[in-house]
Amino acid sequence: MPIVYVRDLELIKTITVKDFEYFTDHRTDFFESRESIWSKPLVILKGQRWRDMRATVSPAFTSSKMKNMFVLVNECSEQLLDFLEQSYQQPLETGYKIKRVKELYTRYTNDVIATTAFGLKVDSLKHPTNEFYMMGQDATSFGSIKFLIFLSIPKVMKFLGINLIPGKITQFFKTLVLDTVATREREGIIRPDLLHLLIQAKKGTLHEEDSAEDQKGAKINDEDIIAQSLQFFLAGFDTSSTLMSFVSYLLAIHPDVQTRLQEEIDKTLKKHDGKFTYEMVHSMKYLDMVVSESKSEHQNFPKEEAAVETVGALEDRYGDWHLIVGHHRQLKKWTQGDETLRLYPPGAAVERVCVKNYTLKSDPPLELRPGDNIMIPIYGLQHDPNYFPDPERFDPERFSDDNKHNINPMTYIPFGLGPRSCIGNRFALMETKSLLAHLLSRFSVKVISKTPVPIKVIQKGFNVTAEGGFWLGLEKRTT
Ligand code: HEM
Repeated sequence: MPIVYVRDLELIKTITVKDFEYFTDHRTDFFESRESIWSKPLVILKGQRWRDMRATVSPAFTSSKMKNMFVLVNECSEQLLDFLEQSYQQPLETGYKIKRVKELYTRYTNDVIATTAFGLKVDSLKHPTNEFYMMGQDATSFGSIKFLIFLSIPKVMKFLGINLIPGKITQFFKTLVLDTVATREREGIIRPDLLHLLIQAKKGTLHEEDSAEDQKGAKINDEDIIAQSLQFFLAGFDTSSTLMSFVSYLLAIHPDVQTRLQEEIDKTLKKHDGKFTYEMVHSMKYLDMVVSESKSEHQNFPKEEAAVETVGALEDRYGDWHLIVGHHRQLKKWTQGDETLRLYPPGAAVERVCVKNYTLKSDPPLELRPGDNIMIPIYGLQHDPNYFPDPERFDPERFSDDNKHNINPMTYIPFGLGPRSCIGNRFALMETKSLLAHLLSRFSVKVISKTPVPIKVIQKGFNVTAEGGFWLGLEKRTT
């Protein structure tokens, strides 16, 4: 199957933003299944059905909703710290606890998604074989070969009735969501989580921030709720734990950066009376530069790069299509960034499917037909020395206030770009920051003999990871 690989920045912008209406869809045929639920997740939906669903669920991911949810995420961070403190009672000879941190973080992100998307409190560190965790593992532990088979012959697999995600797992999550939704509706339970927001969307009462207007997008039913919860789980837990693992690795091999970050955490924690709050975690600038978004807006967005013009063009095309608002904000904040996601984006590439005949103004021009596939190389762009000098060097200063205006926003795209970009980016950054603030306030991550330096990045399943796993030591801080 031919795939057009685009690396020209103007063409990427044209495809993902300016002429987005010709490239609205993701390629998702490998997910095709006889199970109706798998035709409903946002990431799979196409055309107008995608627009409606995106409009419906977008209000669940605004900053104020994240702020409400922080309390649940924080509980999981505390659980993880308790577990580490206890398991540290008998340190090994080296004085470090040696950990496969990816597994540690996967258990953490699993617990976060269990509590926020399924309304279920689990502690996968204390109870390592709990059913929710084991089911999640089975759902996502397909290797590259299985994934490749589904990518290559999706229709044959559908015909044979073989699903990428086994039926018993889908059934488990279905029952879980249906039971929880029924209990909440019967007993009027309100919890600050994604599931509650989806239940609101079902009733048509999920609004944008500070808006009493009718819900945008379509009303949804129980099956849609199951599909979205499942998708938040699948899209969110491995990507986020991959990010956490790479940050930890980078901090371990750059102790100077780790010390500076710990100083910032200590100082901020003191200022907030030793409490980890949403405001505390999101007020740390250096943490932003190391791991997550920078809140300050790009001061000198070049006119010809035309954030405004682009939004104008979208407005012309879609009228009051609500996404423009979110997108406009995104364009203005486009240079938000951090060094770990640049060096090690969990998703190596992003794809689009052409939905209407289109002439790509490449040299020579290329005629595209509906169904043609396009790939945009996230990893390649973020490692291109033309855009990031000395690209293999870990340097959070690239994203400092003084330097970030030098970054072309089209070259830093770990969450994809345009109206179809990752809906969960705020969520991912919030849980990652919460985890790091807790962890580094009491522990330091250390290189041990098992830590591969340099790391070898490989693709496994949907995401990139490190060959041989992420082995690191954890040393208890004395101050
Ligand atoms: C570090 C963590 C994460 C990374 C790097 C990441 C990256 C991405 C990327 C590259 C895309 C495709 C965007 C495009 O086509 O332009 C995407 C889509 C998506 N992500 Fe994430 N993601 C992360 C975490 C999450 C989390 C925590 C959630 C949910 C709670 C989530 C939910 C989604 C959904 C639903 C889509 C599909 C959006 C649509 O098709 O409209 N992601 N993500």
